[in-house]
Amino acid sequence: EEQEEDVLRELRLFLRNLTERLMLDRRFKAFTKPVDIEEVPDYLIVIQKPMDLSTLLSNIDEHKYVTVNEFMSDAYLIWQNALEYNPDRDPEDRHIRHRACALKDTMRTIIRHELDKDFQRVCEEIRESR
Ligand SMILES: COC(=O)[C@H](Cc1ccco1)c1ccncc1
Repeated sequence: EEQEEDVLRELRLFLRNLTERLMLDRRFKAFTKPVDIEEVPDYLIVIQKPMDLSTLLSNIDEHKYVTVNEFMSDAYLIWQNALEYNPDRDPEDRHIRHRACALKDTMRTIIRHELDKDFQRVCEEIRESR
């Protein structure tokens, strides 16, 4: 009903604000757009489900997420894919992995500090009712 749509609208506002703040952080520049397949032709062979911050933003606007956990499942792909595709000891791989971990930790900290637990529970109830 209308009250449920008000809750989901507020969730989308929170997730958009979170995602846009991450896109502004220079550490996370490599995660803002899909990996360029022309530049990295084997990327889709190694990585089954690519994900990036601009795609998260599109998904939010397409009402893909009813709960924070659904959003975090896609957001974690950014971190997991970076670790999987860049596993070596060389500095470039270590750099992107460190930034991927910082992205994950920053996202989790913002959610823990800024999203009300009762609000999250209401979103879960809406998901279970559909
Ligand atoms: C999320 O971004 C990536 O996984 C690419 C993979 C990549 C390899 C070569 C070009 O791009 C990346 C970008 C910048 N620095 C390291 C790796």
